[in-house]
Amino acid sequence: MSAQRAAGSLTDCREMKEKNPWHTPVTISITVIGVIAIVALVTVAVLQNKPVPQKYKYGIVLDAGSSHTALYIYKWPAEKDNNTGRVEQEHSCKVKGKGISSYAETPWQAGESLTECMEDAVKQVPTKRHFETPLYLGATAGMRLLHMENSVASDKVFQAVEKSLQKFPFSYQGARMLSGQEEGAFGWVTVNYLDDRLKQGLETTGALDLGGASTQISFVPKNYIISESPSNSVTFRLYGNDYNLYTHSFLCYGKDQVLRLALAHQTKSGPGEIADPCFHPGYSESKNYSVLYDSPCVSDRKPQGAPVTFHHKGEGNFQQCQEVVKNVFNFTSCKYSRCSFNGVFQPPLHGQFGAFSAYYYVMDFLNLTDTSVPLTTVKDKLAKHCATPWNQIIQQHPEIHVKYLAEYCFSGAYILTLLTEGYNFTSESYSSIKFIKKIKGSDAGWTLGYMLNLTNMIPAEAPDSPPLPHAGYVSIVTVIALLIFTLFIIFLCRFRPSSSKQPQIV
Ligand SMILES: O=P(O)(O)OP(=O)(O)OP(=O)(O)OC[C@H]1O[C@@H](n2cnc3c(O)ncnc32)[C@H](O)[C@@H]1O
Repeated sequence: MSAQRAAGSLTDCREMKEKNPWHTPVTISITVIGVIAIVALVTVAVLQNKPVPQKYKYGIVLDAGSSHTALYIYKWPAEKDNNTGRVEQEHSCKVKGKGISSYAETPWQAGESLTECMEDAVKQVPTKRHFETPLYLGATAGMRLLHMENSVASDKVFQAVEKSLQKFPFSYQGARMLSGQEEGAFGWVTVNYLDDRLKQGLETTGALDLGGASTQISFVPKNYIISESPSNSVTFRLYGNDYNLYTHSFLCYGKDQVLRLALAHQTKSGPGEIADPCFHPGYSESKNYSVLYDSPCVSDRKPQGAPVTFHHKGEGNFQQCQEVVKNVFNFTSCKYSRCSFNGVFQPPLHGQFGAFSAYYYVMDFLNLTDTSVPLTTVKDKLAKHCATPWNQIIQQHPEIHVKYLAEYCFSGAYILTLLTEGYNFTSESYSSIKFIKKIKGSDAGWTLGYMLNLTNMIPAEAPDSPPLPHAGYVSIVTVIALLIFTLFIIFLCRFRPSSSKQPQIV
């Protein structure tokens, strides 16, 4: 019985094997080959598209400002030479001492001052990339003022700087003065590039830059009539989109020069002492007249027979300070449909704005970067700060540079007056301003936009991008391969002559 049962089960098994095509040697071979083919196909697809270890290219820009010079190193993926790679700030270095324009008497020192940061750059950029790393120096309002005052001296400063920069192993591309329009426009490019607004064709953000000697406003207005003041317009075609940008740079309206203008205005009443509402009560310093008037922004205002020094005394009164600050603006003449100040055309404000450089330094110190706070509250807080006695301010902030500390009341009052009375931000539109220092790790300022422009890193037309990202591509290849294989097996099972249908030998 058991022998019979065993023989029966053997027959069943053989029949099952004969009926099931998976058990035939041909099918097994096809399956194995099919699986190997799929694995090979997917492996090739993965390897072919695998992101290779990233290599970077570098670019260096020196921002030679009126108050100081800063060096920025940018990097971007080397293989993305079709301009699709993201440029990021890799490193920055603050040059010790003042801006290069302050070395008019000793130009060689201007070149020398850059050495430390340049040596730092040599270490930061990989050696094999040195020779191909472009190096630019752009000078802003400090050098514009020096050039106005003494063009021979400004040429000498540029020569000294050039000589110093050429000693380093980078690809030196020149040192030049940026126009106010370039400074404004490149600041706008930087902000919108870092925010990814240009590539995605999103509505752009305006740029507000407050330096030591000049200030810039740049934005894309709605229904902009360029012909009203063509000198304020810059047109760009970036990533396939056209932009008509309004930009204006006010020379002498950076915060250091405006402080001179405000002091010069106050010395009118009596040259021996200035009782200044923009400085804290208890602040008292003896200052040099010639230093105050040593700038083309104020030199024509120097009173006749002024003493060598004057006594600068703080009063700490924000309301009176606002009145003093208003005096540096001229709101009366305007030959256009609308103006900001000093007879300069400005179309109606439009969109969001990023405010950087001194806007940020000052508002950050004052704890006033939150623009959702009503303007009246902002003013109240500032008034409280201005009224705080000077010795208390020094005690509360021992880590902060005394010069900055003494000027925050004045600078805050100037910023609010510039924004509201100068540019016409209202209590409502004030909240469209964001005080920023960095965007995604890169400093807001003109340098990145300048380098992107000079290296043609932003194409006029949108670059062709692969229709699928890497992961999507691999997934689709895998799914299609599996589908083909499954269909092939189904086809085999259905149409291959079945072993059970073969004539049986009895
Ligand atoms: O664009 P220009 O006008 O040439 O000026 P700049 O390039 O020197 O201008 P910055 O943006 O470097 O600085 C703007 C001003 O902010 C001042 N500043 C820098 N750091 C500051 C801080 O921490 N607190 C207050 N003020 C600061 C600096 O002295 C300038 O007066």
